[in-house]
Amino acid sequence: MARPLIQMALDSLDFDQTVALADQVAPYVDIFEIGTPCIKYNGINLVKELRQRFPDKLLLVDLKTMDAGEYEAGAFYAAGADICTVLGVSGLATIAGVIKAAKKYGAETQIDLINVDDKSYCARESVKLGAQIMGIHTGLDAQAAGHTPFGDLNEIAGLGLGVRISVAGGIKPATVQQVVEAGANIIVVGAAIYGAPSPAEAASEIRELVDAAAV
Ligand SMILES: O=C(CO)[C@H](O)[C@H](O)COP(=O)(O)O
Repeated sequence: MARPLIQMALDSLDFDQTVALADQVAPYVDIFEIGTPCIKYNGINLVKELRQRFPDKLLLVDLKTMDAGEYEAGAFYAAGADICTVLGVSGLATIAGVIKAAKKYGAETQIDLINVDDKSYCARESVKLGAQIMGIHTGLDAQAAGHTPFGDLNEIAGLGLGVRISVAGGIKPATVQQVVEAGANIIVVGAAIYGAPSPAEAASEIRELVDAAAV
């Protein structure tokens, strides 16, 4: 099995804390995600800062674009994003716009399937348009209501679409093996790392668990 990537969700609003957290966990993760509240609060300068500090990491900007796909995402790809997210619920025209912007910069597009009713249809159509990553995502509010991403992950992995699958939504050490075995290629972790007493130690533990589960 190819080594799954670990994505650190940087969900603080504070610019300096975000950079400091990225520094702490950098040895253990593959992708830095600038979370949606964080990018709304800090804007494109944070993309430029992380791009300059971490030239070897993948940088995902969690725009969750809902409209004006090409126009909105284009600026973030230009600033150094490797991946931008677009909401599946935005519709195929907006998704196509983000994919067009990504192609211009040799970058990638992730479809966030959060709150999409027919996830299989959305995933299939997005792949036809050229999306490279399907994002299975139980958001923070849905997590608080007791939901998990595992059922959706099994559904999308079962389609055999030939694209990478990212899973987010309260992933923690106890659930890493389950999501890797279910077919996730990108494991997104936020609170289980940034909420730990030592984020570096927590990230190191997740790295070990992901690598062990992928053998
Ligand atoms: O995109 C997000 C919220 O919309 C989060 O970044 C994602 O859910 C990962 O964080 P956590 O591991 O804390 O769930």
